[in-house]
Amino acid sequence: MGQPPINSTGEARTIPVIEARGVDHYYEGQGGWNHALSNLNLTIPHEEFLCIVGPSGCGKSTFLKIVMGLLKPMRGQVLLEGKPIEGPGTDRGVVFQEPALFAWRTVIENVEFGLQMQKVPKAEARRRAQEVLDVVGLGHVTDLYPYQLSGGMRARVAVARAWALRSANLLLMDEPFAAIDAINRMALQDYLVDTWMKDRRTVIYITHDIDEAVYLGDRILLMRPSPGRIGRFFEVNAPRPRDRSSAEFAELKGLITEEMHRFSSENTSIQEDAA
Ligand SMILES: Nc1ncnc2c1ncn2[C@@H]1O[C@H](COP(=O)(O)OP(=O)(O)OP(=O)(O)O)[C@@H](O)[C@H]1O
Repeated sequence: MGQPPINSTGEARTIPVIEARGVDHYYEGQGGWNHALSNLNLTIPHEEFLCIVGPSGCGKSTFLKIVMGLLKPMRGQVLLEGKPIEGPGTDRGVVFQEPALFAWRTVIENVEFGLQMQKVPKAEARRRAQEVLDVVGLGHVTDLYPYQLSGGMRARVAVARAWALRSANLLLMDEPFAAIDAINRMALQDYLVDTWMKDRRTVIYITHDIDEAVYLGDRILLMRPSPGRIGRFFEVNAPRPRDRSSAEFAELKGLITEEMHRFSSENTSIQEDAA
């Protein structure tokens, strides 16, 4: 066991980054209320890379929107570093499937944007942006515009932009590489692992790809649908970078896939699983 993470003032960080307590959320639809999240209880410690997987519609994005501060749950609450989430903030970095880059800004200017918003001095912002772009392998294309990049390169710029924000101790990623072909996606996952190893932050990463979850996560939350709720947690203890061809990797992948199929096909009886 390592030492507990230490914050900038030298104190042990005992308050979790995220603590969700009894979170329920419903959406109003044509046929009545849709129970998107039911009694979600979840604690995410500092520096954890948590992947969330689960059948379509099990509430993954709803949970992430609550953590982003875009949605208020109807019941329960989510605490960020011990405080209720009141709205979006620069303490959270966000990466979506469609990287929303500014077309009129170069790669490095895109990465600098958030830093400029935070009034980081120009030279410092440039240095920081260059440093993160180097880690994601884009240090040589800093002056290109988004239209000159491949989809995979744009995804890397989006990751770099979120990572460059030092104020963001928590990174929220909703299928950031889903639109990328399998080979390039693996390369992107390696860049993400390198970035995370260099500068460990807490990450909540939503994916449909179980291989990706096992490759990236410290812990995997498999959610259950109808209503969306905690299904089962899986710990991934293998050191990084992980060997996708190992027996352990295949075994865990198989186990999660099997469980996910079971959850997808089961009836919709409400059964709360303990975390
Ligand atoms: N704005 C909305 N209005 C009405 N219903 C919604 C809204 N957003 C989500 N839902 C419904 O809530 C449930 C959970 O949706 P959510 O997007 O959180 O699931 P998900 O697990 O992220 O799904 P996917 O894997 O398909 O992205 C689904 O049944 C969805 O149809």
